[in-house]
Amino acid sequence: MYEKIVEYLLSSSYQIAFTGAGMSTGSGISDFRGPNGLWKRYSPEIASADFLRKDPKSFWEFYSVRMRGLFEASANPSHKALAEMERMGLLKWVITQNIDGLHQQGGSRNVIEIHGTMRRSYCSTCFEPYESSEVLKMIDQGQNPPLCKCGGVIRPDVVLFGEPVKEIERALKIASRADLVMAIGTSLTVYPANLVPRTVKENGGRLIIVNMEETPLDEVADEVVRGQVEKVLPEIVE
Ligand SMILES: CC(C)NC(=O)[C@H](Cc1c[nH]c2ccccc12)NC(=O)[C@H](CCCC/N=C(/NCCC(=O)O)S[C@H]1O[C@H](COP(=O)(O)OP(=O)(O)OC[C@H]2O[C@@H](n3cnc4c(N)ncnc43)[C@H](O)[C@@H]2O)[C@@H](O)[C@H]1O)NC(=O)OCc1ccccc1
Ligand SMILES: [Zn+2]
Repeated sequence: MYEKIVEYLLSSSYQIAFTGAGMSTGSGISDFRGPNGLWKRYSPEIASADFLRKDPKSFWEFYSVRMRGLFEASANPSHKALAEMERMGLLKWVITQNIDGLHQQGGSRNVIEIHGTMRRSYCSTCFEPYESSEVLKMIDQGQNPPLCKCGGVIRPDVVLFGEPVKEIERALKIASRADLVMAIGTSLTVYPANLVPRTVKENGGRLIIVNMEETPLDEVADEVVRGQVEKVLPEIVE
């Protein structure tokens, strides 16, 4: 079925994966812009630094629901397939936009969380670190917004809209070394993260897209697969 992709993987020397929320819908976590995406129900503005400053209570009402869902979720066959590719030496890095930590739970070791992680939080005033599971307990006890001992508002360790993407230099350095990138379960609409697959392609590398819906890079891709990642990726590994 996916001979071409297997051939590309085997004939490449520095393969990376660039992943998005479509990886985790199979684990019961909503994506953003898909048919049942979060942005169909909420305005993306809620995931911005401005909104956290203006209305931390509503911000946490949105994030605490997602955080609980994330703690109940587990890695699906698509996460495990990428971990298997890494073990086979056919995948050097996973650069993910996801904040759910499911790649690591699926067994991947070389993971860059370009938009941060929901599993850690910190004080927006003194940067004191907090485990998100502790923060959820504070909210359960009625403390919303959750406050640090210094009185500062605690926030999840994720990159919000309007905030700089700390890991972008490191991710683009790796992309400039790669000769193959698989863009998986992402609409490729968020900047500057979406420079990662572009950089590999502009350096003469190959681009493989596995996504249910169209993306802005389909026309420059070497291979496009319209299918469910939790079905397609295990078949590629077989
Ligand atoms: C929306 C976009 C237009 N906006 C941006 O890109 C903005 C910049 C910008 C503003 N206005 C603009 C106008 C034009 C262009 C750009 C901009 N970017 C920023 O603000 C960035 C920060 C962006 C990071 C925001 N944080 C996230 N997440 C963490 C939080 C959280 O998650 O709550 S982004 C968020 O979107 C990312 C991308 O979404 P996808 O993962 O691709 O998910 P999506 O739903 O879109 O697609 C999923 C696809 O999977 C498919 N699918 C679903 N299930 C399956 C399945 N089972 N199988 C196969 N496919 C499947 C679906 O069909 C769908 O196509 C997510 O990963 C997630 O991380 N920061 C910055 O620019 O800072 C500057 C700066 C510099 C210096 C100093 C100060 C400031
Ligand atoms: Zn503090």
